[in-house]
Amino acid sequence: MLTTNEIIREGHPTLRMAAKEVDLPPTQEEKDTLNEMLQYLINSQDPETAMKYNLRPGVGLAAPQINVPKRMIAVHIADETGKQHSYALLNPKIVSHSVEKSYLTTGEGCLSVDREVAGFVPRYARVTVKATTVQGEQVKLRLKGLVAIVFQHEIDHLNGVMFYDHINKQDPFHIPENAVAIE
Ligand SMILES: CNC(=O)c1cccc(C)c1Nc1nc(N2CCN(c3ccccc3Cl)CC2)nc(N2CSC[C@H]2C(=O)NC)n1
Ligand code: NI
Repeated sequence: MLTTNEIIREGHPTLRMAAKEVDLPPTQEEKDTLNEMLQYLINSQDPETAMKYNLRPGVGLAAPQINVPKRMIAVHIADETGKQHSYALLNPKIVSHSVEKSYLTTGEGCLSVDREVAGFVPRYARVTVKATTVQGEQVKLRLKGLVAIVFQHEIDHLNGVMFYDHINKQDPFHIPENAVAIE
C-alpha cells in the first residue's frame, strides 16, 4: 500500500516536470498505480488507518507526487451534503472555466510540501474537466466549490506547477477581483 514515505517532496525534479499523457487503454500497472493513489487518500482520511500508518491526510494526489510523471490524478472528497466522491482519472484536461475566480480561505496545503505557505491561491470558480476514468469511460465533469479547487491543484501538478506559484508575492492575501471565498 502507498504510504506518505512514497510521496516526493518539493526540490525533487519530478515535481517540476510536465507529465506524459497515458496511452489508452492504460496498462494494468498504470491502473494499479491510480487505484493505489485513490486508496492512499481513502486511508489517509480514516483516523485509525492514518494513525496506524502515519499517513498525512489529503483529498487529492497526482502521479508525479509518487515520482510517476504520468497524467493521472486521484481525488476523494465529501461534498457539502457529506456524500463521498471518488475520482481516479487519466489525462484530465480543463476544457473550459469561469472568468470568476475562487480561493480557499484557509490557503492550500500539499502532500509534497512539508511547510505552511501562507496566502490565498487564486483559482477558477468553475471548471469543466474532460478525462478518462480508470474503468476506461470518457467523462465530462462540471465542477465548482472545493472540488473545483482540488482538481485545479492536482492538474497543476501534471504541469509542474505548485500551489504557491499562484500566491501574490507582493500581497499574499490579496483577494482576486470579485472572487468566491471557499471555506
Ligand atoms: C480546506 N482547507 C483546509 O482544511 C485547511 C485548513 C488549515 C490549513 C490549510 C493549509 C488548509 N488547506 C488545505 N487542507 C487540506 N486538507 C484538510 C484536511 N483534510 C483532512 C484531514 C483529516 C481527515 C480528513 C481530511 Cl479530508 C485533508 C485535506 N487540503 C488542501 N488541499 C489544497 S487542494 C488539495 C488539498 C489537499 O489534499 N492537500 C493535501 N488544503
Ligand atoms: Ni499538491
